[in-house]
Amino acid sequence: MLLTTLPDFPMTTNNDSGTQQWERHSQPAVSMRHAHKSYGKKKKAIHVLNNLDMTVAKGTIYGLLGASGCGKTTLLSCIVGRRRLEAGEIFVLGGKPGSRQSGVPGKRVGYMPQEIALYEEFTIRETMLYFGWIFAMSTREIEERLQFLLNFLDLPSSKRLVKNLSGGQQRRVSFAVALLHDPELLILDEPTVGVDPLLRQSIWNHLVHITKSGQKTVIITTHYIEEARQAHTIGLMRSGRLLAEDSPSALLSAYKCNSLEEVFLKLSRLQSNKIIMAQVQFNNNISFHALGFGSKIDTPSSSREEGVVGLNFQSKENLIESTGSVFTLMQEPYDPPPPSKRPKEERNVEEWYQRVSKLTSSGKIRALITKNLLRMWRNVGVILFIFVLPVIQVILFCLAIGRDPTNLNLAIVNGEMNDTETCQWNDGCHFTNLGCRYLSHLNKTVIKNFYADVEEAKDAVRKGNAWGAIYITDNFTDAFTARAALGRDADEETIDQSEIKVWLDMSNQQVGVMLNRDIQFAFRDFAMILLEQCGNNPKLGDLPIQFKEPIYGTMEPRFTDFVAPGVIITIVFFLAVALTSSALIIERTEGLFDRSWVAGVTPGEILFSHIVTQFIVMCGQTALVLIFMLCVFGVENKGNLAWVILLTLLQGLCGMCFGFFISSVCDLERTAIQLALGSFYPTLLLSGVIWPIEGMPLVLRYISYCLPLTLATSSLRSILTRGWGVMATQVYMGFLSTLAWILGFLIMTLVAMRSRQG
Ligand SMILES: Nc1ncnc2c1ncn2[C@@H]1O[C@H](COP(=O)(O)OP(=O)(O)OP(=O)(O)O)[C@@H](O)[C@H]1O
Repeated sequence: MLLTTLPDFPMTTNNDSGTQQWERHSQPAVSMRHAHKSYGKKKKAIHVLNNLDMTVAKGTIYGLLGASGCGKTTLLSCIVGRRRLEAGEIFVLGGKPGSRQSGVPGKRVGYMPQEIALYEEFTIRETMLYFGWIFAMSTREIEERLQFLLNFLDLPSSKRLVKNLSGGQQRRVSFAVALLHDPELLILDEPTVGVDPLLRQSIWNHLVHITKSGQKTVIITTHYIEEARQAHTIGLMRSGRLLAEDSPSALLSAYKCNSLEEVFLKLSRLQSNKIIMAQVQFNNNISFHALGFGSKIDTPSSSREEGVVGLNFQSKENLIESTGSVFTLMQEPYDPPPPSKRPKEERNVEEWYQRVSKLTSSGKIRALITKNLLRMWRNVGVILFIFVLPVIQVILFCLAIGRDPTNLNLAIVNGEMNDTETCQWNDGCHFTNLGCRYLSHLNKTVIKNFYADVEEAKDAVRKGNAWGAIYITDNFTDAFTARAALGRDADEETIDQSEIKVWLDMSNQQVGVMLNRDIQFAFRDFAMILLEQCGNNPKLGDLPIQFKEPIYGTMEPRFTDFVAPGVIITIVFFLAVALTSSALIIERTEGLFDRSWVAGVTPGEILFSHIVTQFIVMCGQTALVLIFMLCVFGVENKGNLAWVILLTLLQGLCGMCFGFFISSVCDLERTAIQLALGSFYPTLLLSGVIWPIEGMPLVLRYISYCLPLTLATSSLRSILTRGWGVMATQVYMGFLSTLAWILGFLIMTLVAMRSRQG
């Protein structure tokens, strides 16, 4: 099926045409000399590229062969500019990767990584639009090219989601992405792995076809050695070096083998066996170095001797010459572009202009932002999480935190009552049954359970059946009346009998303190009303302290009002962390990051696009949080709403940047989640959200001031409860600290993202 849709390309080797093309095109597409690359540091370093030399002639297919783990992917990632060499030189399309002359990473290169590296929730068309826009193609151009690629690669409807395609179809879409913009240099990392033979052949056919013109170059890695016979050049790689680099026919005849696999085995054995030294004439520099003799970073010794070359390579094509400049394969020695002779100032201005114009392009930003929004939109769960979660959090906070506990059991023993069922008393200036009269004021929060005996009541508290026991003495009314009448002449027994005895369960501080308050308030109300009804000034029954109308807040402050500012900020901050802390990791682990990077997208652009999309989402979240807090649950705002909104948004932005930072330093999503969750409680506890920081030890208090939420919480609290403006120190410090943290997180994220490039 597949083959019938393909052009009828030759399926045999192209050695002859390859030779002609080498002669036609003098500049190599890729040239690498004395390349060294390792992973890890010092003693633990794994040396992946060891003094590797490589030349890929323009207009040819270069098959890079080697066992798993020999360094092929690393080599390709250095070519596309994804990783940097530690030593050695590399020139791609006329310049070093990353330089203006090279244009790589960028649209001159098409890269198909080993992983599928596609956005699963996109359709084929959306995938093409995303990469096409990055490559500055117009939508019409992309559509046209898409039609061609759909037919050519026998792909299903462009409306199909990538995740619903078969493995082979996904691989073809990935291949189509690399071909989309018709790049000069096509780099394919194992495009045929796990692919059926028909598709494998069609891929090779296409590669042969596109290199025919001599303008396109292909570097392809594969484990299937024999399929690489169709390449013009083969590089046999082992242990970070090229054992040989030649056309398939030359390799077969030079080693007198029937298959490339045999050639590879023979060369591998030779490399492992140094006795070969005696049998080989070392004229070929690749062979010499690949065999591991001499210093690693020595310049390969120049040899212009005639005769048999290297490991019996007899073709002249593989004679690698050294002229003091970069080595080439059967070509004019390739010299890197000469340094510009123009005045330094002129160069500086131009470089500055290039840098500014290279900062970004509208196509890239459009592609990245559309991609982020589309990914979010396609994940219904995420959308729900984004908008429902903050609302649920606010509702739960307002309903569960800060309200006075009610229906608290109190065990009451009233010695003045005849039975435990009724507690009668008369209103007005009567001095009868004062115990019952007092108890009538105690009804706000408690359930009164009457007991006959004090020990029984205390037992109820001990067993957890009541929060406290209250005992009113047998002659409370008389003793209380005598105490009031006698004043300072009242004796000890009268005073003792006139007192209400209370035993509280103080194991729960909030309940204990509140009962204490209510029991005292009940007495104050009882005394003031009685005095008033007896024609006295009710104030005589109160403490001689006058609490005037508070300057800020109310006479009965709510705990909710104290916690609400911190809760608003915590919700917005940590929701943003949750949204972003794995954003970059997911792209990185799926290979999407690398692919976009090679297409020319910079870390700054990726970060910017995420900030824009997440910011849009965050505006919605902030609006919901504030509407529910202020309008639905009536949290008081005495200040300017604009400052409240601005500070909340800035805190969301700050959380987002913290999330990006986590995302940039963690390799695994699991680690990122642990870090984000792990930071939640310490931040919450230390930021003065649930308890005033004035209660902390001094050192902790200073640490607390340095956290991103502390000053912002205090600032928002001042705006909401005191109505302060932004000119107040406590308010603007919240804004300044938030801005400083945003900047700090952004810088750290960019540094971490860039350091990963090495
Ligand atoms: N990021 C990394 N950190 C540490 N080691 C790495 C990293 N990437 C690759 N390696 C190691 O470098 C070596 C070469 O890996 P590379 O992926 O380049 O090999 P390869 O030839 O492409 O293998 P395969 O054919 O299986 O894809 C391997 O030993 C690998 O474990």
